Amino acid sequence: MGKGIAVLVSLANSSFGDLAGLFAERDFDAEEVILIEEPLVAAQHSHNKNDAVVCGFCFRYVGSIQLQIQRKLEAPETQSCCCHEEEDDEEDHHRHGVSSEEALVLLKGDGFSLPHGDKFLLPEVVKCSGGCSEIYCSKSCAQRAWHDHHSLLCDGVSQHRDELVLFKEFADETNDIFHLASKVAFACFFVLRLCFTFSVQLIAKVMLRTKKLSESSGVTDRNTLLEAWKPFAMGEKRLWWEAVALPDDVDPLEEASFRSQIKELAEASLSQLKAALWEPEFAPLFSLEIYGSIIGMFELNNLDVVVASPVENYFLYIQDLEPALKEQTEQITRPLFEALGEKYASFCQGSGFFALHSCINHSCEPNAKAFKRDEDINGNAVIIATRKIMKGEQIFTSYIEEEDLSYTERQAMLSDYGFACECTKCFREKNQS
Ligand SMILES: C[S@@+](CC[C@H](N)C(=O)[O-])C[C@H]1O[C@@H](n2cnc3c(N)ncnc32)[C@H](O)[C@@H]1O
Repeated sequence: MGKGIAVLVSLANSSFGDLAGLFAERDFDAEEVILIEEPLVAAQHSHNKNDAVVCGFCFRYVGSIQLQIQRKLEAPETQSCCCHEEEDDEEDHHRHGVSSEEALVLLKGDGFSLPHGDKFLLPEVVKCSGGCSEIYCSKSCAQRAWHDHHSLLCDGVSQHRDELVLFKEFADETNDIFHLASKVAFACFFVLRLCFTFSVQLIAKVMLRTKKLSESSGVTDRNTLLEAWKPFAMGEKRLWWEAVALPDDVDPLEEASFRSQIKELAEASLSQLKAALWEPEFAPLFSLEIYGSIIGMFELNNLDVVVASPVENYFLYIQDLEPALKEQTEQITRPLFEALGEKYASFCQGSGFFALHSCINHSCEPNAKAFKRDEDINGNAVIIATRKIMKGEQIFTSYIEEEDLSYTERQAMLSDYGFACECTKCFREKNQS
């Protein structure tokens, strides 16, 4: 880290025609970090909010381990991502021995203090200054969220609160991708704030792929607004209802009807977004064409945002204590652990759009991969080299679990991403077959 510009986005020389690719600007050793990138926009999955109480901007866990456990225990069973949703309370109680209600009484009891909680301190919760339920890990995250998009998406201050709530509920019920789209609508003002660990000069290079973007930020005239929209809109220019892969359970004969339903969903979401956020100067941004391209771009380029759970680490720590101390500690923590069941290990999950990461092409013999180290405790994407990479080489990750798959199986999986693979391995194997 800290060795200067490490990667460069180039439109030329990518193996795939005039598409963009990411290239090493210096040599990298195996396991070395190539890139740490903050998302341009990201959102925690709505169903995950009780599993992980995180900063609404950087996705770092906040509060305390006690608060995190409490929220998991308070969550309705169906909201948890990793529990058996079908089990009724009684069966669940029987399985774990202690019910969530019993564990909550213990946790909220006077003077209760979680043993060894001080080894897992988390940043204090900073509430949204607009008075909504959004929380942050610091004032600076709160301010950045406010300036990026939240000043317009905060239902504490919005003049169209009811419409905004309807838009958000619709996104929760149908597709989280609409939350991202609404953030884009306002993040476009601040697109030039792209942060990147190695060098801010990269911003200019990222903008290469958007052809030409005004270098000024904060200007709110209509043309600048449209310019600022481009980094998102030009990521991958396919309309959502055309780009989305046909689900396995949809009969290919029903494809047209499936795609028109997806389009209707986008239209419904857009009309709610307009109702909630209408300002005359935003009008150009609210065409179905642009909205569809933005969501389509997310569909094709979204990356999972994943942050490991400190609650899981806490219980692993207890597990590893020396026997006498462990026994003493578990007198207190065992009921909590039993009541949590599998939820003890559920972690923060969301999705986001990463400008540089979205330029990385796929290879069935990749030289890099996404990898979170212990110190990566927020929603940034981290890419590490899986072998030595020489300066000038293109950086490739694999979009699929390709290792044990045949050429044909790999093509079938990649068709969900909308392309036939032209990597060197596929080129070799195609010619052999
Ligand atoms: C996430 S983008 C990568 C950046 C892309 N090259 C660009 O110019 O925006 C994924 C797209 O790149 C192209 N692509 C990536 N890997 C490829 C591969 N192995 N073979 C053919 N096309 C590939 C496909 O068009 C795919 O939809």
